This record gives sequence, C-alpha cells and structure tokens, in this order.
Amino acid sequence: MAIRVWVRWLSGFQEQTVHEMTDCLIRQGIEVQDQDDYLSNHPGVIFSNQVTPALCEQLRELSRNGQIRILVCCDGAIPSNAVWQLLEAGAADVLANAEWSPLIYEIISRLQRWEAVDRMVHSPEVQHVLVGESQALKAILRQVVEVAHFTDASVLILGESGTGKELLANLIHTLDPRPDKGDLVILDCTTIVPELSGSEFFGHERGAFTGAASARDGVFALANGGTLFLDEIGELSLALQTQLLRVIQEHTFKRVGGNAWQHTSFRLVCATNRDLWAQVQRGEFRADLYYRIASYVCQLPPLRARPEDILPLANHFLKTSYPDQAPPELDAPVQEYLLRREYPGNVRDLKQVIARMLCRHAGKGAITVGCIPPDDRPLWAEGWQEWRDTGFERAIRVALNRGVGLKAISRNTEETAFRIVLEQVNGNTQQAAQLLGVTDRTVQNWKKDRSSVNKTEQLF
Ligand SMILES: Nc1ncnc2c1ncn2[C@@H]1O[C@H](COP(=O)(O)OP(=O)(O)OP(=O)(O)O)[C@@H](O)[C@H]1O
Repeated sequence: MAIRVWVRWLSGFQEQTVHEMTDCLIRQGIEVQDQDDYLSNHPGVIFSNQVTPALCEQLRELSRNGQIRILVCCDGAIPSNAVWQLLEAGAADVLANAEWSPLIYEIISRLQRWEAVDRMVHSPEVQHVLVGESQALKAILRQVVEVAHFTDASVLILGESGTGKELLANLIHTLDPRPDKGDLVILDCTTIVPELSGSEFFGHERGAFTGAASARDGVFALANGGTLFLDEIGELSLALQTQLLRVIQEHTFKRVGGNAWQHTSFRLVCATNRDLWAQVQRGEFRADLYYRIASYVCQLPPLRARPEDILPLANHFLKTSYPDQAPPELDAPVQEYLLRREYPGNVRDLKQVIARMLCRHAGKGAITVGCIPPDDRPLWAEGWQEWRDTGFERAIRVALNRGVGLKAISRNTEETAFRIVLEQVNGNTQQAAQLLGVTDRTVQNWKKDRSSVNKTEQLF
C-alpha cells in the first residue's frame, strides 16, 4: 500500500528542485498529496530553510497535539535552538542535510517507519486488546509498538495499580517479531520466597537442596527465546536485585547446585507501581540494575488523567461480556455517572463497576441508573449540579486533618490543574493558557518556576 503524505515547500526553493524531489518521493512509492490535503490525517513534510515564528505557528496548528506527524526538512545546517523550537511547536522530527539525496533517503525511512507503526497500531491484535481514545494512550501505543517490533530493548512499565501494565507486557510479547518466538514467562516478584529465589530464578539440579527431588528450570531458562515479565520489580530486596544483575547483563547463569554456565536469550519487561527512580535515589533499588531494566521506560497514566478512555473502555468490557450478541448500551445518565466517578483502582475498577452493573441488568434494554449498586451511587445534594466529588473532598479532609492550611491546599489545587492541563495539551503553552483561562505568561512563569524549584508537597 502506498504511503500518503502531503508536502509543503516554503521559503524560496527552485522550482526544478521541487519537481525533482517530488518525483524522487513518488518513485519510492510515496503518494504525494495536494498541498491542500494537509488537513487530512496523513503525515506531512515541510521543506523550509528558515525557522520563523510563522512556521512554528503553522506547525502548532497542523500538528494538532501530535496527532499528525510532520517532518521539517532543511537543505543545510540548522541552529540547535531552532531544532528545539520546531520540536516544541509540534514537529515529529527535524532533518537537515546540505545534500538532497541523503535527505530524501532519511525522509523516506521515517515515512516508512511511521506507516509500519500506524498499521500495527490499527491492527486488531492491538485495537481489540489495549483500548483507549486519549492522546496519552495513543502516544504510548505508538511508542510501545515501535520498541516491541523494531528493537529488543528491555522495557520498564510504570503506572498505578490497574492501569494496564500486565496487558502492555503481553502486547509487547505479541508484537515481538522473532521467528519461533518462545513463551511469555511471568514472575510476580512479591511472591518470591527469599530462600527459594535462586531456584525460582535459575532452576536447580537434582539433590541441590533438601526436597529437590528432580532438576527444574527457573524463569530465565523458561523465558529463553521469549519474554520474561518481572511484575512488581520494585518489591525486590537488595539481595535479590544483586542475584539478577549478572544474568540480565550477560544472559548467562548457573542452576543452583550446578557448575555449567547456561545461556539464555530473552526480552525483559518489568513493571512496578512504585516510583523506581526515587527508590534508586534513596538507595533502595540498585542503580546498575535500574539502567539495565529500563532501556525504554513507559509510564501508563492513571485513568483520571485520561477521561476520554472511560466510555470506550466501558463499551469494550460490555462487548467482552457479550461475545455472541450485541451488548446492551449505557444510557445517558449512566454514561455521565461513569465519567464523573472516581477510579482509585483505575481500569480494573472500571471493569468491576461494569461487571457489577451487569449483575443487576435485566431484559434487553439499555443499562440504566437502577443497575448501579446502592453502594456505588454518588453522594447527592440537591441535583446534578450539586454532585459532590467524594475523592476530592476526601483529599481536602485528609489535608486538613494533617494540619495543612488553605494556602497550601490552594497552591496544590493550582499545581494539579496546571499539571493536568499541560499533560492534556502536550505542554503547549497557548492551549494550556486557554483551557485554564489565564495568560500565556502565567503558564510560562509556572513552567519556569517548576523547573527551578522542587515539587511542593503532594496533597492530592
Ligand atoms: N487499555 C486497556 N484496554 C482494555 N483493558 C484494559 C486496559 N487497561 C487495563 N485493562 C484491564 O484492566 C485490568 C487491569 O489491568 P492490568 O492487570 O494489566 O493492570 P496492572 O497495571 O498490571 O495492575 P497491577 O499493578 O495491580 O498488577 C485487566 O483486566 C486488564 O485487562
């Protein structure tokens, strides 16, 4: 299938160059669209020899929060501060080369990679497994597809409980293109008994210790040719972390009670709901192990930071509960309830809420508010407008009980609002200012302050 792109030529390129380069792209199987098609969802290439405020503004408009990937190409050197300006404005990459031929080659490589990643992201094996419409989830999916399919890098997945870390680990294994791939082997680090850890990790020879009636493989041997998923890695004691270092680096190990070195080849995926880097800084997690397990770090945001995912996920869980028939719909008040509800257990929570509502659903009609179990119903005051967000109230109560005053509570509320909005708009100052109802300068000042001072105490 041809790769479709739109191309724009800015700032005085010779007509002959434009024709030659366009022909070159077409010869390489790139379908070059009319300039006017830049509003479509296809990726785009902008050729420009100058970085001007107008170009940055255009990029901001076109990139639509990173939904459209745009390459900016210059046929010459470009100052490094201009490169960062272009990236900040929304360019997916900036290529510069005085020679046209390598420049075109690089452009084609990027476009082919993007197309391959897009195809995989939209494949049923991804779309039917990891559901979500938010920009945050889509961006993660693209990155994960790229790292899983095109590299053998170790991946560290961070995120609160129930955000989908294990699901992502499964997906990384599914997308691994190795021929004759081995199994996905999962080890929950919270279940390791220290005395048996050697055997669990490396296996043992017969008679290696009392009770070792026969030889047994450990997880590193079982994962040979496949993927090893170490869940809750943040719970491993320092002693157990030390045991893992060699095998993770060298891919060789000895069974307990054995003398022969064995070789194993696996992709390592680890997950934790802890702040692993903070653990490293406190000396609770070995820095050398951290760097080995975290070639690529993927942070899954909590569900509260991506409310656009709530209804698609709810519909997905309904569909999986009715594999052979059309699932019931959620009526409007139930949808509103789901959107306003708190999800401390993240996606797992939402899945359970749907399951609980289905228990009370009778007939063939839509799921209505009566299906919400009494314990799950919101606190009422006088009507919809008065819906009280119990989670927010709870946080304020906890803060007040801790003796935190109004000033700190207000500051934290403001911090949280800035953080949420900036995440939502991928750091775009103008859009954040618009959503927050403040000036661009206020957002810029906030960003500046944040980079120069430590985080304030987290209340919420
Ligand atoms: N994006 C998603 N699309 C579909 N299902 C999801 C998604 N995210 C999570 N789930 C579902 O939510 C539940 C919890 O997900 P998972 O076990 O992967 O979370 P986790 O982060 O590993 O949790 P924990 O840290 O508690 O082990 C699972 O049933 C999973 O299938």
